[in-house]
Amino acid sequence: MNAIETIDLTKRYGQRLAVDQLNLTVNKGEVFGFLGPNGAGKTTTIAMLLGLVKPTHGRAIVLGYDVQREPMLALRRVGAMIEAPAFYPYLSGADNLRVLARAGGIALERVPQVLKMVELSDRARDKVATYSQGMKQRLAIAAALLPDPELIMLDEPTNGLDPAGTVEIRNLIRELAAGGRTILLCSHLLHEVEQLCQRVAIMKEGKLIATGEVATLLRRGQSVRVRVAGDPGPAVSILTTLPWVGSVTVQGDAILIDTSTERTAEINTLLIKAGIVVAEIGAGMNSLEEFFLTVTKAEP
Ligand SMILES: Nc1ncnc2c1ncn2[C@@H]1O[C@H](COP(=O)(O)OP(=O)(O)OP(=O)(O)O)[C@@H](O)[C@H]1O
Repeated sequence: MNAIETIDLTKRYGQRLAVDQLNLTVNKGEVFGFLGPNGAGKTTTIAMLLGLVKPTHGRAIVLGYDVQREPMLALRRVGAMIEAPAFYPYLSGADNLRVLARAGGIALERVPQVLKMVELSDRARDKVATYSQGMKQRLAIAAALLPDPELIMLDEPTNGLDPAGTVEIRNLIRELAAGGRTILLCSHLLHEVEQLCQRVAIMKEGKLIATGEVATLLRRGQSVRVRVAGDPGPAVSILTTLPWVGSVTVQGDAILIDTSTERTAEINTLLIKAGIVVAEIGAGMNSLEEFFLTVTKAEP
């Protein structure tokens, strides 16, 4: 069973397709990066996964249950931090969590447990108004942990934090993942995603434009990237026939060739001989940031 599966998940707001036939799978126990430029449809997707927004079409399956049909079963082991944390400033961290636990029908003994997990036990009795931004974020993660979630959705969890606070949250995410939980991480910090996630999905204008293992998407040192003028089809046809080439993938306006970078000159010569105009050729992506920019800047 997957932690998350969406089947043609679609949300339309008037004329605007916020999410367009999204098919996404998140495996149990993985830290999955969910990326995309502003307005790509990530928040709308998460809202549909949490049953907060009704899909126009398609289905969202969470922990084996259809969110629309069986929301209580689908969401009972799901924790989420999707907005800037909002707590009662004049209540302590522990009291804020007690309020949330009562509202969610969760045993109050979870409160000290989750405070310990986010290392806030020492400050649990202090008013939230006295907390640093990093402590508030940790408290928000503690709130997400209250239902002892198998699946945690975190939207920009390190937003607004200083470097030390960022490292703390990152370590916390690692610990949660090591405990076997599934984490869906939305972040604009691509190096953060690269450090934490095994697989990623990239959305743009409501559509999924790339998905896969970070290591495979990047194929460090083992891929050649080519941009050709015009239709990439003829170049792809030539490249796929070469015995020393593995897969050939079109990513945005670039062609990513699974082969040693030592073949770069040879590929260049072959394409030019076939009358193809090579606009750019070089080693494959070196960072998720570079990959993200390449696939998201290309015209759909
Ligand atoms: N309630 C709404 N009514 C109308 N349009 C909406 C609504 N919510 C979102 N949209 C539109 O849907 C599209 C996707 O928005 P969404 O917030 O899901 O993107 P996002 O990927 O989360 O962006 P960001 O990174 O900025 O948070 C945007 O064009 C947005 O304007």
